[in-house]
Amino acid sequence: MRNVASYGSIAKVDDASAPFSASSPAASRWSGRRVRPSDALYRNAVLTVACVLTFGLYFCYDTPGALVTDITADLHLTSFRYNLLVSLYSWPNTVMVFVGGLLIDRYGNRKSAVALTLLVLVGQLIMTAAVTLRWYWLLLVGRFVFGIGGESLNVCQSTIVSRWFAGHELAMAFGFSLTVSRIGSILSFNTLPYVHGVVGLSGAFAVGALICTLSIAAASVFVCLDRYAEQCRARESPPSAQAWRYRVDSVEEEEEEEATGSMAMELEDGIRETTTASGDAGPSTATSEPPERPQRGSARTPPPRSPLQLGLSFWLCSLIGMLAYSTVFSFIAVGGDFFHWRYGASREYSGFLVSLVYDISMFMAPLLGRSFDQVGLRGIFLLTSCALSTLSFRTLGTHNAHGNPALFPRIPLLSMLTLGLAFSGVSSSLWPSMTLVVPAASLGTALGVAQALQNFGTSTASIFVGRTVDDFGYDYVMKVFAGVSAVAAVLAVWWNLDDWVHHGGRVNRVLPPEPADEAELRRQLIAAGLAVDYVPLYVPVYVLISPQAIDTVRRAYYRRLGEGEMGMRRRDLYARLGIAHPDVQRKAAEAGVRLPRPESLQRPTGISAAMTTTPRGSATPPAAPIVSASPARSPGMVVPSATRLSTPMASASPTPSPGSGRSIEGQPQPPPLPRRPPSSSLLHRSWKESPVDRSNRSS
Ligand SMILES: C[C@H](N)C(=O)N[C@@H](CCCCN)C(=O)O
Repeated sequence: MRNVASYGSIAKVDDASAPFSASSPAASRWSGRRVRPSDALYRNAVLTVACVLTFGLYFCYDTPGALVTDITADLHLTSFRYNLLVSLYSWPNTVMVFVGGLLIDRYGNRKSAVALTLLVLVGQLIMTAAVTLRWYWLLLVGRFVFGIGGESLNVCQSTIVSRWFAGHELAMAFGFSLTVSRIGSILSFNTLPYVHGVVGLSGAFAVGALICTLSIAAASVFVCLDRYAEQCRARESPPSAQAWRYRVDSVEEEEEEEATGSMAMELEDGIRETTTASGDAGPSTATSEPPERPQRGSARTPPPRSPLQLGLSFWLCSLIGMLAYSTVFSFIAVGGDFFHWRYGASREYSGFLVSLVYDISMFMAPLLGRSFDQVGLRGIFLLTSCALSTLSFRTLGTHNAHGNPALFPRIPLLSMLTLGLAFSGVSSSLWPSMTLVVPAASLGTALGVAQALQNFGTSTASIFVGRTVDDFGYDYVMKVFAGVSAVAAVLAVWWNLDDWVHHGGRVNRVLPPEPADEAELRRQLIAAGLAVDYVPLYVPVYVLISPQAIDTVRRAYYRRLGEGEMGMRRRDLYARLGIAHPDVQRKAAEAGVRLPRPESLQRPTGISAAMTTTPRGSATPPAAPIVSASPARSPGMVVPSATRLSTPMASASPTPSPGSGRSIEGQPQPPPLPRRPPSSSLLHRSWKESPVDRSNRSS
């Protein structure tokens, strides 16, 4: 079962003890109340720093593109050398980002965020030094280091976002992170040429390094926020209490349930929880990220999976991402040239058209993310986006007999608008979906694999474009891109079908309210006495031996004997009176055992002695011994399970008052009736006069 006890749930439990409700922020602010991780402000702060993590990365990632003419001129680079520099970001990451993902799963988000933002800065500083010294090889080294840090930082950002904003905010949070990344790219394209004009190439690279320090600052703030949230959770949830798990929709539900062997219980009001043996966080999360998914690292939580165990859904999703991203990214790299060649567009207009993809994505990502959170349909939208991408490339690559574009003639703007929408749809739906199809413990690994594939696809596509354009022209390339997008669309159909058939359509579902809401609901239940604060180990045992469960077993047993409710009530009556049932008397007679007198049967030892002296011990039907275990209610009475859970153990096994009867199994016995001679007892008299019992007696 997937467990996303996100910070929201921590804080909502916190609400229980907080003097001010979350709805009175002003009051709480001035009363010295602790800030809680579920506060909107807190979560917004986390989202902001998570988004800024990659801001410097994207600014620097697009620096070569923004300064292409200046770099090649100032450093005297050939086209090959320039392209080698650019692609050195992607090539190593066909492997390295996968390793990065593993390390993120191993060391957690906090350490990874700091280490990776530092690595990005180091790479950018090396490049700054390289352009200052005009050492091309050092530039390659810098880009290599920068790329290794950058792609893994992307993975780290995704895992942070998915862990903090699991549930119905997931896609929107992803959307915001994409928006900030796009702003980084757009800012790079729009400011660096001017910066270069003022401070030169070294200065332009140094500005990039400066912006990278922003990301390091963001990582440091994230560490503080994340650690504080962890402390809150630890304070509110002692290890045993962490055994509670909330089902938030997922993916990993079945798989993890199998793995943990956890016991699912369902409260009457529909809250679903599970309890597992509590345990300390394991090495993968104990020191770094318990707040996100505290039970991940519990003793029973499976370790991160190997990529081969991530499942078909993950691989389909990754392949779709690889195909969709590789066409768009490699098109962006040559788009300016293409528009100039095909449409005779000016350099500025070509640049504008190409940047539309990023511009649209910047605005659309959070909007699309919000709609995915509200209506689901991520899988359907990914499919639609791939189809739209196919249409865009097809229209860009189709021309009439005169060599002019046949569709959208002279209006590449329309094609670019649809491509921008398609790219927004792919990036906004792909990453949130990815987090839904893999177990959280393996998210870093999975995203690493997905990014590695994407880098492989983009690098390969770039080489393909470089080799094909000269021989076959751009139209051919556009047609190939349309074909690749169509393959992605077909895979998306398969992916949707697979998800629908095997996983109940999880990628298209609306995610349930975030765990915080469930936590709040649970808090209210606890306050109302309808649930317990945590599940001690005795609860499952108690559920099994609860009065209701015993009643159920008893009724089933009697039914097997062919007795109905009346027979059962009669046996209750015998038990209350402490008199052996006629069946018992008959069997005792058959076995030659003398039953004690009725008065002595009211003492526990009496019945026990009677039964244990029966030679056929086990063969003797436990009619009389199995007495009513639920004195306060009729056998058919149903007690809500939530109430059962909240009933202390002691109340189920009251200490018998002196003289009260007990079954041989030690089950609680109702308070004894007044110890009058049976003949003078009204109850006894009515029993004696009962036709049913009279016939029984006579038998
Ligand atoms: C450029 C990088 N390889 C990439 O894939 N970027 C994606 C977003 C990755 C997830 C961000 N946390 C993009 O859409 O730019």
